[in-house]
Parts: sequence; C-alpha cells; structure tokens
Amino acid sequence: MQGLCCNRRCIQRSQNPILFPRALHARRFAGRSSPGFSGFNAGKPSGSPRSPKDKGPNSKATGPSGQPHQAPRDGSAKEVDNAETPPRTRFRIGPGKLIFFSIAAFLGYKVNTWRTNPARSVILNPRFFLPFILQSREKVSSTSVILNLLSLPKGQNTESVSEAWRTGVWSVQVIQPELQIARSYTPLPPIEGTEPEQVRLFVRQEPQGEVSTFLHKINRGTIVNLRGPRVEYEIPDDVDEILFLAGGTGIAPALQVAHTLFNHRIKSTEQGPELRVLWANRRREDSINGLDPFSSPRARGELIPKIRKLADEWQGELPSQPKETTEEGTAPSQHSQTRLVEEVETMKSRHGGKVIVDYFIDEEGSYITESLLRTYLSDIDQTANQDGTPRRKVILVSGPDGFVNYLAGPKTWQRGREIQGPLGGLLKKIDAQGWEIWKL
Ligand SMILES: Cc1cc2nc3c(=O)[nH]c(=O)nc-3n(C[C@H](O)[C@H](O)[C@H](O)COP(=O)(O)OP(=O)(O)OC[C@H]3O[C@@H](n4cnc5c(N)ncnc54)[C@H](O)[C@@H]3O)c2cc1C
Repeated sequence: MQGLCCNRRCIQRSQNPILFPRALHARRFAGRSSPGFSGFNAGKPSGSPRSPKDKGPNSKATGPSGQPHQAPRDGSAKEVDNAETPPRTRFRIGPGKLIFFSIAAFLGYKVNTWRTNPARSVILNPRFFLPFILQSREKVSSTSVILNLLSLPKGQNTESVSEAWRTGVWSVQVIQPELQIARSYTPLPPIEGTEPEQVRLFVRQEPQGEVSTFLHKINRGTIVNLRGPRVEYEIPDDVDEILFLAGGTGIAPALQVAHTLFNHRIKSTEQGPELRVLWANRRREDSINGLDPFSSPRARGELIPKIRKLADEWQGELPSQPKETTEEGTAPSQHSQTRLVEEVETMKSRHGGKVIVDYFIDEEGSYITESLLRTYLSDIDQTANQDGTPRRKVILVSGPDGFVNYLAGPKTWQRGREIQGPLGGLLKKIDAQGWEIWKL
C-alpha cells in the first residue's frame, strides 16, 4: 500500500521522481500515517526512507520463496513468510470505538425518525408546494367539478389549516407541473366525515385555461401540489352584518365565511352576524334547485314578469312527481341539486335564519341590479347595537374579474402585488354609506 496521499495520479507519479519531480510530494506523504488509520501504512515507520524494492502501489516485492513479502507491523526490516502468517486485521475495533459507533448509530436513527415524523411536517406550507393525492372528482355541472385532495403522507400537522379556518377567507395555489404555472383556488369547508388532511376545491374549467383544464383532466390517484394557506380576508371579530356578492366559483369563499363564523367562532345561533349571500351564475345548471321563488328577489317584487314566466316554464318542464316540502316550505324541483347547492342549502338550514342565500341566473335575466342592491341595503337592519355603537357592516365581492369590476370596480396592481384599487361599479354608484367593501 502506498500510503495516504491526495490522489491516485500523484501516487503513480511518485514512482518516477526524475520524470516527475512533484512526485516528491507523494513520497513525502507516503511515509505518514494518521493514528486512526495505522492499518494503511503498516511496515513503513513514519518518516523512514522507503525500501528501494517498494516501487509503488502495484508493485509486489517478492521474498525468497517467490511469495509476496508481508511487511512487519513493528517497522523492522525482518521479512516474514507470508504463507505462514495469519491474515492481518486492518481495523481493530476496541470497546471504545464500539461504544462510539453505537452511540453515533443511535443518534443517527433518532435524528432520522424526528426528520421523517409526519406530525413534525405540515400539510400546507405557504412557501413550498407539497403533495396531495386526488381521491375523487365530483362533477357539479358541465363546466365545474369538486376535487377531493388528500395530503401525503397521512398524519401530518394540520394546525395551519385550522388557523386559516378561524381567520376567514383563504386560498391555496395549485401548480401545473409541465408549465410550472400556479393559480389560486378557494378550499370548500370540510363536510362531516372527511379527514382533516383533506382539501376540497371547486374548480370551473376556463376555455383554454391552463391550470383549470389540467385539474379537470387528471385522474384519481394523480399527485397535485399545493402551496398555502394564503389568507385573503380576515373576518373582523366585531362584524354585525355581511353581504356577500358571489359570482360563480365566488360561492366558495362565501361558504368559507359561513364556516368560520358559525362553526369556529360563534357557538350559538342567537349570536353572531347575519350573512346574506347573493349568488349569481351564468346558467341554471350551475345552481339547479337553488332558485327559491319565495325568498329570492321575486318575493321582493324585483323579478319582472318575463322572468317569472321563464321560471314557470322551466318548472313546467319537469316530470311530475310527488312534491316534497322543505323546512322552509318551498317545493324543490325534481332535478337533483348540484353538490354545491346542497352544501349551500345545508349551511342555510343549519344556521337558523342567520344565513340567507338568493340565487340569480344570467340566462334567465335575473341579475344583481342597482335597484336590487339598494333594496338589500335598505332592508338590512340599520339600528345601532344595544350598547349604542354603530353596527359594523361589510360587503364582500368575489367572482370572475368581470363580476367584481361590474359591482365594485377592478382590483389594481402595485409593485407586482394585486391591491384593492379604488371603489367603482354599482357599489360606488349607490354610495353604500356605512359599509366596508372588500374585493376578494
Ligand atoms: C384568491 C383566488 C381564489 C380563486 N378561487 C377559485 C376557485 O375556488 N375556483 C375556481 O375555479 N377559480 C378560482 N380562482 C380563479 C383561478 O385562480 C384561475 O384564475 C382560473 O382557474 C383560470 O386559470 P387557468 O390557468 O385555467 O386559466 P388561464 O390559463 O389563466 O386563462 C384564463 C382565461 O384567459 C384566457 N386566455 C389565456 N391565455 C390567453 C391568451 N393568450 N389570449 C387570450 N386569452 C387567453 C383563457 O382562455 C381563459 O379563459 C381564484 C382566483 C383567485 C385570485
């Protein structure tokens, strides 16, 4: 063995010090041995001149018998017949080393267990994308689905998500793996029986939209990477009234508000603010069975006769079946409710009058109009609180850009960040005095 040196080429060069004067460098190291590696340098006492027979790592000095010499461990020049010498132990592990390695192995195991412990890692991180598996996909309408995603691995810490639910409206980002582009989506509140590591997204497919199309195409078992949570709006603790104007998928944050208020913050239905949601969709299929003729704007005389006729015709098309009556006394249509309308209706019935939802359908000419908004705002309790403080009232607007622009004016960009921008649209026109307005 040549001894410890910097590299193999250096060792080879050391065989010819005339051609390679730098080989001296290798030679200098050839006689040294580190105390921990005495086995590498056996037979060459530190600093002792090398035997002329020792020509390098590949050379084999032979003894009289023609067998290779075995260098003596004590560094003496005495030659030992290799054939009769028992094999030399290179590393001798004494009890001290054994204890040291055992402790090191134990600590390594402990560190690894700690690092890979699912409870130590979180299901969502605002800075990094983390994996979720697509468990199932429910079709809600021809353009929208609900995706059930489960965090991997199971058993991770869900505190950041619970905190987001207590705070208000929040979103996650989904990344399209091939294009590496990310889009925001608003998780739906958990339903009974679902696991805390589950995230449910309501996604409408945009024509030629990159991420929404990706989410509509993927199969069960596909890994979807999410980043978050990102809080979009913190619901004030002292809010008394919320008017939520939702367009299409904008219903998801409205459901979040209801979940935060009535499942996390307020324990009794007598307490807590009123939540009114006006949910506008382009097509009826998006909110089948959601048009409640007795609590919607029709009841307030807002619906023009033409719309009423359209609605009646639609009801007439339905196959005749025994009519059921809901708790609110309305006769539901025979179309099955979409999953989302079902969730909205459950939310309404659970929170005994604190949550009101009215449905609007563009293709039937039922819109959120200026006069309708005025009616809603004047309808809402204007009286001060019992302690004399004015009621805190908030309008939240959520939906596609066109919807938000129409009602509250566009959001704007400042230094690469989207900000609220000045109030515009219908809400500016009607001068909603005393209302805080937030565009989501
Ligand atoms: C906080 C927040 C929460 C959200 N929550 C939800 C939610 O819960 N559910 C939901 O469905 N959406 C939600 N969105 C919207 C969502 O983030 C995406 O904007 C939406 O899914 C469309 O993304 P995409 O990549 O599919 O479409 P994109 O590829 O961004 O395209 C958007 C539209 O622009 C058009 N377009 C794209 N490129 C061009 C081009 N070169 N020329 C002309 N037109 C073009 C496309 O046809 C498409 O109609 C949310 C948005 C935000 C900001």
